[in-house]
Amino acid sequence: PDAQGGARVWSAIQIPTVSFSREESNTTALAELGEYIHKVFPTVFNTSFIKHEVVEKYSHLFTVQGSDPSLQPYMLMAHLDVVPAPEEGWEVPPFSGLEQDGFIHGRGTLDNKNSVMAILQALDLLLTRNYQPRRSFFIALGHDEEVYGTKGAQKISALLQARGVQLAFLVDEGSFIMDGLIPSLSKPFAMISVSEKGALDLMLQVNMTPGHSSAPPKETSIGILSAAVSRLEQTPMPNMFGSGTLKKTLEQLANEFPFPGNILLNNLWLFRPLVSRLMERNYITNALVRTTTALTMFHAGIKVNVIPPLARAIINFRIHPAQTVHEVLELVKNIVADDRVQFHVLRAFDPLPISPSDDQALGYQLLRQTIQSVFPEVNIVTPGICIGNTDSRHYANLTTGIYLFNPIYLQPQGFSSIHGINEKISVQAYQTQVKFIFELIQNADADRKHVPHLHEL
Ligand SMILES: CCCCCCCC/C=C\CCCCCCCC(=O)N[C@@H](CCSC)C(=O)O
Ligand SMILES: [Zn+2]
Ligand SMILES: [Zn+2]
Repeated sequence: PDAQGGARVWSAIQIPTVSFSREESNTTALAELGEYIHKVFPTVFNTSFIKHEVVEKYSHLFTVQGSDPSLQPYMLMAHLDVVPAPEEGWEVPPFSGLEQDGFIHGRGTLDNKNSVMAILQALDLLLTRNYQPRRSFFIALGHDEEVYGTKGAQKISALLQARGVQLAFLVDEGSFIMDGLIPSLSKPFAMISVSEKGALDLMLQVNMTPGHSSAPPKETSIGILSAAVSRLEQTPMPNMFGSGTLKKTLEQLANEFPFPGNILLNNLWLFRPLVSRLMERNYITNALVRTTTALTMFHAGIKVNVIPPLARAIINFRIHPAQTVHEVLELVKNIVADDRVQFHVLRAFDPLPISPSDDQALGYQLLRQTIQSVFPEVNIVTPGICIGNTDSRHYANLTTGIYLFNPIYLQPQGFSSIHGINEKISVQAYQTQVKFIFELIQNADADRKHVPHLHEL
């Protein structure tokens, strides 16, 4: 990649495209970022076989027309918005985009302006080498992924559906080259997520008669609600480990674990109950084996000497692929078991279906091939499940091949920086991401029967 690559990312990080809520986002910054990509990637915008459209004011859809209309198109995705970043705890201000010690710092460097910039830069590099793709593809840049994607991705998806588009596959954020995230597994491995968990945002509400705090009733709305949410926190959803993608992932990783992990994972028919308990011990692996319960918001009380009429809490569940929204809701009601607690579903969707990862799965195989070429040191490429949610679910009507993969090494510190503090990406990692997309686009054009000849960076 050219020397300007890093500088372009720093500037994009300086534009605070924050999504605060579904109702509130920094639209000035979103517009500015739109103008910025136009300015720094003029070739992408001025090429005759690329159509650019703005959707719902701030999202962007690029249609790159390939020379061979018989090939089914695919889609590369990223999002322009970021979560808020209060300055406390950051080594450098989160919207400074500073480069220090080979790292670009700031909100969005991993989630997900890296992908926005890397996709456009890779395409820009191909265009400057007079490359016209054979296979058409779309680039969809949503502007509200962090607040459900209903204005961006959902609208782009509807637009494409109305045009009769069906995609061979799509690639979005959501998974990485996992490096030290699993206890006792020191070797990095690439995980391509082939599904993502579902979600349920549930509001619990208790209404009681208000009154004077000098003569309190035996139970208040706050006490009743606290007991209910505490029961939910103390009663985890059932451990669903046993089949499906996770079992496949672990079997593929088995020989990478030192003794006794290798023995346990190679003999899951015998050690399944033990492995399933061990998975619960770590908060990341725990999220892989069950629907998680996170108490994220709590509101009650209006004055120190008033018994509050109303108490509300919001709980964010991430639903395991073996369960549905309906099943989780039933479990929750049984755990709370208190008629005074009312339930309001704010938002809910089931887990995504599992995308194919067999030898015939074009998207999966192209990613695998490109990983092996760009990261020859990575021995294992495995399908997995994404524990977070992405814009990709809005495109499930257009393709059965949804693949989540960021070609970046993710260490525990990087994992906690996503939506946390000190998010950063090394300049080298960003350049490798550009190289990965540069090769992926060319691999998608190659005759699948022959070894491709690639333009090299
Ligand atoms: C044996 C297998 C090991 C696998 C380890 C998995 C470790 C998980 C690593 C990374 C997951 C990061 C998830 C990033 C994608 C999240 C995107 C996101 O933030 N989405 C938002 C969407 C908001 S919609 C209200 C979210 O909250 O999920
Ligand atoms: Zn993201
Ligand atoms: Zn995010």
